[in-house]
Amino acid sequence: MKNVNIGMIGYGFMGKAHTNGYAQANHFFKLGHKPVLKALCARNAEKAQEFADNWGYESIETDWRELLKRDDIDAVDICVPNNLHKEISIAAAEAGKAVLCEKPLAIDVAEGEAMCEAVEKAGVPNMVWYNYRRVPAVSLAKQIIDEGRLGKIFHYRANFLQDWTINADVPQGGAATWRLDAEAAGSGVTGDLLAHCIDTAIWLNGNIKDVSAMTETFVKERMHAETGKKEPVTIDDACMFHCHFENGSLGLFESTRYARGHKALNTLEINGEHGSLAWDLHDLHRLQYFNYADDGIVRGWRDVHVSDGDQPYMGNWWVPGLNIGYEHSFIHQVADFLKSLDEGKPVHPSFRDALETQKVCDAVLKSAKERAWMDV
Ligand SMILES: NC(=O)C1=CN([C@@H]2O[C@H](COP(=O)(O)OP(=O)(O)OC[C@H]3O[C@@H](n4cnc5c(N)ncnc54)[C@H](OP(=O)(O)O)[C@@H]3O)[C@@H](O)[C@H]2O)C=CC1
Ligand SMILES: O=C1CO[C@H](CO)[C@@H](O)[C@@H]1O
Repeated sequence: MKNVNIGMIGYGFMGKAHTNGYAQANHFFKLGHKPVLKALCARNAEKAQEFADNWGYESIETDWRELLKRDDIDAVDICVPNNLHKEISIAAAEAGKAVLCEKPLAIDVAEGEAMCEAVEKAGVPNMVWYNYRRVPAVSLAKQIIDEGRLGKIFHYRANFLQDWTINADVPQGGAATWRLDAEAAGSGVTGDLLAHCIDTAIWLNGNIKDVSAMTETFVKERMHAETGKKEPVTIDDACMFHCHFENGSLGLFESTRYARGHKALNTLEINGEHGSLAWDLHDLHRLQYFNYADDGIVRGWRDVHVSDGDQPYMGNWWVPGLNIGYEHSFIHQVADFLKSLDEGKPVHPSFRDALETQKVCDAVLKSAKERAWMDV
């Protein structure tokens, strides 16, 4: 068994989800590499130490540059706001570390290209945490599509709907609400939510050729958490786009933080000549499948409960019929990263894969701004 010493940057939502992945992966998957929780880095030493103590990190750092100087760190995991992804990733690659970066890859394509060049020049393992690929029902959708069971694809549609910013008193900027600040986040729902849908869409249905988009910012001014002053809001609160895929199918995507009642309604549907598939994060262990080849008298949507050992990842978990959840997508991604080290192969999505999603996000935002179709 070979150790992989992890230097985690950030103790927030994703710091926790990934650390849980490192803690669990080797308990459930047979692997030749094992993560070691070597160091946790964040600016607030007290909170960093508390997190390190709770999860078992051996040490803390309060400056990521110091973390990168350490010889005892093999892989750097970047779980910080989006505007820090580029600088840390490039410095980590130059320091010879494996780089595991949260989504979206970067603020824009120019940053993403520089990041791809850095990891490729350094020849270091690299991965972006588009975790929804590793929900077993979504992986099963990939398998069904790749086996050709849907035939020629005509339509792909996806949503990611939330409702947490409807209140105009929600501030922008600062530790809790950096997602509303364009400087820290790059964009609003496009980079934060639609990026997931786009990554999954490209994985399942191939590259997107061109897009036509509209965005809206419903609350025009919000107090900035750091300055205490009302400032214009420059992120997109909602985004809708349609597109052509390279395989000739049509795509329709919608995301918003203003869909009252929806917390994380991440859905996808794909319609082909021979069948269709549909999935919904709120019911993540189910895959809906319609197969036109079924005998006419019983033909209809099948509700496949993805929990059987024959289905992706599920042989590593409990017995058929027992569900796993959101956190397992991160455990699976850690397991796949470790397996890639065992086999000496790249893991996906790589930085280069995530750059394709970044290109779509940039084209979507440009299309909305210019009110015109945009090539990706
Ligand atoms: N794959 C997925 O489904 C998800 C992905 N994400 C992505 O993960 C990333 C992080 O999001 P999330 O975990 O929600 O963010 P949080 O706001 O929960 O946590 C951010 C962390 O970053 C640390 N941090 C901020 N600035 C620095 C700095 N300069 N140096 C070191 N640490 C810093 C903060 O600690 P401190 O203030 O002490 O420095 C904090 O621990 C984002 O890119 C986001 O898009 C988020 C949620 C889900
Ligand atoms: O998947 C996700 C769920 O929502 C979060 C925001 O609330 C996103 O940042 C994240 O990527």
